[in-house]
Amino acid sequence: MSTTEKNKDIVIINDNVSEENDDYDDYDGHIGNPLTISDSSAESNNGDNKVPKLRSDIDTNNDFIAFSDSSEDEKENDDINEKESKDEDANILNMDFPWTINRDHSKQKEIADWLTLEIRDFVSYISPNRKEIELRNQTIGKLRDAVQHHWPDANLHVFGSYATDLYLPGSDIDCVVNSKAGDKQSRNCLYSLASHLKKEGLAEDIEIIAKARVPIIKFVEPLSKIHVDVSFERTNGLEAAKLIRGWLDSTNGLRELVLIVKQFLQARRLNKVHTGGLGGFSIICLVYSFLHLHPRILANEINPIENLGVLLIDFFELYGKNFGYDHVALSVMNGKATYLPKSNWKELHPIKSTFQLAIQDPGDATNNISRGSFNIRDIKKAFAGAFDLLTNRCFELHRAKLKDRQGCSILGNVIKYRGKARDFRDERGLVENKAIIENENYHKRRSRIIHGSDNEEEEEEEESDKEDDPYNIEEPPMKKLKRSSSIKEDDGNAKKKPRKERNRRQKEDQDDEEEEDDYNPLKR
Ligand SMILES: Nc1ncnc2c1ncn2[C@@H]1O[C@H](COP(=O)(O)OP(=O)(O)OP(=O)(O)O)[C@@H](O)[C@H]1O
Ligand SMILES: [Mg+2]
Repeated sequence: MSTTEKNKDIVIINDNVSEENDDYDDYDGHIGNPLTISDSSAESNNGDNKVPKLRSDIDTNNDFIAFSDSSEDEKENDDINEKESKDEDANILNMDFPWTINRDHSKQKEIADWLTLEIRDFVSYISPNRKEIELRNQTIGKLRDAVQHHWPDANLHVFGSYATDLYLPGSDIDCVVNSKAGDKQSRNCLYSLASHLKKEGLAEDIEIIAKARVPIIKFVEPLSKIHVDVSFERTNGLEAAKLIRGWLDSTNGLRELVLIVKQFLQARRLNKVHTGGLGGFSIICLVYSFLHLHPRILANEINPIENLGVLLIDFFELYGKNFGYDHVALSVMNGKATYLPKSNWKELHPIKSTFQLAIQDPGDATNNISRGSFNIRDIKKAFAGAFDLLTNRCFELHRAKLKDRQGCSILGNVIKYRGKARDFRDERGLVENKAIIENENYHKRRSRIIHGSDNEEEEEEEESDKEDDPYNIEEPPMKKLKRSSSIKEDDGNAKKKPRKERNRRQKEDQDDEEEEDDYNPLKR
């Protein structure tokens, strides 16, 4: 990798590497380097009960990828918390499984139910509260304003985990700048926007990755300390965000298991694509396909939300022990999850390594979204280790006396959370996520443009929309057709929407009727 320092605060990365270089991850812009993973064994808790608070017989298994000592994301979490801790006394946690605080499930008869309840506790523990959602909304509002001031024909949209509600406290915000002219992807434009954001005090630690397949700028927004990635002139992430929200609505348990797997991989530093890890998008597709192909869910024998514990163990067993990475790919096209023989996926060949995870991009059948995850060996090992740890822990607790179970954690054997203490307040139902609203508005407009309007009045409205609408990106008719047919949300296996989700969506629909325009914090 060649890194050229152009300016004290803005770093241009990969400046003289060929665009054809296959080692670039589409959405990460870095050249991958094999990861050196700490092999330290899973951490022990200090309890000296007969049933250890957090220990397993296979702690010393060197094949298992244990918790990493220092994860980048934990540092990111700490950064995010730094500002708040100046104002109020930061209550930094001194335990690894804080979702068990004041919650004891040791009396559950079925050990699997205990694990299910812990998973739900974990999810409510790491879900965002009002303040966090507002901070993210304000951050994207300020960035959008800055982009529009800099380029009046351009706008900034949000996709990725903030636009799908699948973010962990330290997750980045993925944005894309689209313009009427469609010309903002040049190296000069990237540099010009980065300088502008820096001048406006909206970006620090800036990296410009101009020569990747997907050129991006990466920076930290100084006030919120949130990491932001900005890509240019693309709509596929905006399509994917809508698709994933549809999946979340129709697939019980998807959000819970995705967040658990994300946190699991993050704690082992196996979540960054530029170091061969599994990115958020691949995790979502993996879990979606797992839930839709699970025999007991297909047979309607179990309700996923009531059986998260069993499902998590099954997930680790499938992708840690049984999955045929050599020959099988995953497809989630048109919402239908299938196992696809790699030999039938024309575009996958020639594939560099047969032992590689291959997941067909639901928005582009030729794209393998997990192409960059070259460290699949360690990911598989980590999943297999987690299966062993969880099942051993379940047996151990099953045999234990009730008094010895108290204060124990099952999930804590494989997941940890470090950072500032949180409050179990999932306030997504109380505060609008502006990225979701803006993305829904974007799609409404797109669908009016693609499918035409019902009446003349709407057509007139649409014409005037087009004039002011920086999202109005002309595409050849075939491409439009392909997109609308490839992004279908329902596969007939749809499960009932969780109640909370239904309420949230209803509220957003109401708001949307009131406000057809894009979110613009200045107008509010
Ligand atoms: N390999 C890829 N090919 C095509 N699109 C991708 C790829 N990787 C990411 N994307 C797009 O970028 C979006 C964000 O991806 P990312 O992997 O950062 O997931 P995320 O949900 O934002 O997770 P995280 O919270 O960990 O950042 C995806 O929803 C998808 O639209
Ligand atoms: Mg992201």
